[in-house]
Amino acid sequence: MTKDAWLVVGNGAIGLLWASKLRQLEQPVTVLCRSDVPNGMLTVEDLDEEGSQQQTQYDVEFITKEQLEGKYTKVLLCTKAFDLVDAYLDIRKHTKKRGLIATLCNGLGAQQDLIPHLKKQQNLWAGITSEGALKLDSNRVKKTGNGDAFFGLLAQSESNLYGDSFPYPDVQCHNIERRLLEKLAVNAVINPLTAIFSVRNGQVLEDPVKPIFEAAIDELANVMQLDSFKFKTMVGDITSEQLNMRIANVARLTAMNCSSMYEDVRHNRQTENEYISGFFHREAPNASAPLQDAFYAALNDQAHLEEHKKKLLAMH
Ligand SMILES: NC(=O)C1=CN([C@@H]2O[C@H](COP(=O)(O)OP(=O)(O)OC[C@H]3O[C@@H](n4cnc5c(N)ncnc54)[C@H](OP(=O)(O)O)[C@@H]3O)[C@@H](O)[C@H]2O)C=CC1
Ligand SMILES: CC(C)(CO)C(=O)C(=O)O
Repeated sequence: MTKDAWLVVGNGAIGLLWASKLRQLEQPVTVLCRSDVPNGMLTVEDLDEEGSQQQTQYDVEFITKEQLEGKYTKVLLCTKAFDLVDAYLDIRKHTKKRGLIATLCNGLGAQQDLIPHLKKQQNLWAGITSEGALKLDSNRVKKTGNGDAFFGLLAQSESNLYGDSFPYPDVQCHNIERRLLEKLAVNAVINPLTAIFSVRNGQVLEDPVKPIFEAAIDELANVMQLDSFKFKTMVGDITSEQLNMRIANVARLTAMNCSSMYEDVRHNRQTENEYISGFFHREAPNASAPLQDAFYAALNDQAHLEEHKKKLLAMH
């Protein structure tokens, strides 16, 4: 049986937020939950045009893996990077062979790891978002920051049901690898700094974190311009000033948000370090990213975060 509903995998902050966005388009939405499966409607807290808090409810279906049936043509995977491949494998037999699979996760690496597991005619749409969202409950999310979202084709088959059109308005782009790398740079600066210094996103623009924030941006712009950086052709034209404007803008727009990495550290959960600073730790040529190396080491050694913090402050 073919299922026309979107299957959103993961009732985390982004899964719930995107379930509501898809539902706003009058599309039926099923949300697959790994653990706590809610009974009620999906509730989204947001500010209205006057800046007052408002709550909107959406009728989406929440299910467990055991309740999955039929084959979905449109799947949106909203897990953390380290869960992406397993989440797809969990639902693979419930996906249409010519359907589309979309991802919305930070970091780089997991999306590419997914490609060999796809059915031959499935298209992979990689997505990114700079919106901020906080999960309040298994069916309740608060929008904590405005931002944009983009989806682009990372793997394409000619006989896919949706061809090269993404069935959500105004998010499609043709240079998704560049967007993923730009977003990776945003996350490689904001996320580790907020997590290591226990601050909200906006505070990376204030002392004592600001000098490290600026040095981290200069470092990334420099890495992107190195001839020996594998991805230079995609992002080598981005200047340090442009990167600074972009990252500072995200920090301002999501100023009150705790980044997803800070949330993970606070709740003793696995972080996406491997797919964020870990990416530069592996890919930046000849130790050209000492700050990313230091962030990577700090987040892999959370028992000694205070010492790592002092070392970073002493360096800048
Ligand atoms: N929150 C934010 O403001 C932003 C987040 N992002 C990125 O978006 C991605 C998602 O983030 P976020 O929503 O915050 O993360 P969360 O940890 O809140 O949500 C991830 C969800 O995926 C679920 N999950 C994992 N594996 C499976 C599976 N096999 N089947 C079903 N569900 C599964 C988890 O289930 P369980 O509850 O059991 O752990 C969890 O509910 C991340 O890459 C994040 O970095 C990007 C921009 C902003
Ligand atoms: C855009 C930002 C920084 C929003 O908090 C994010 O992507 C995250 O928290 O992972």
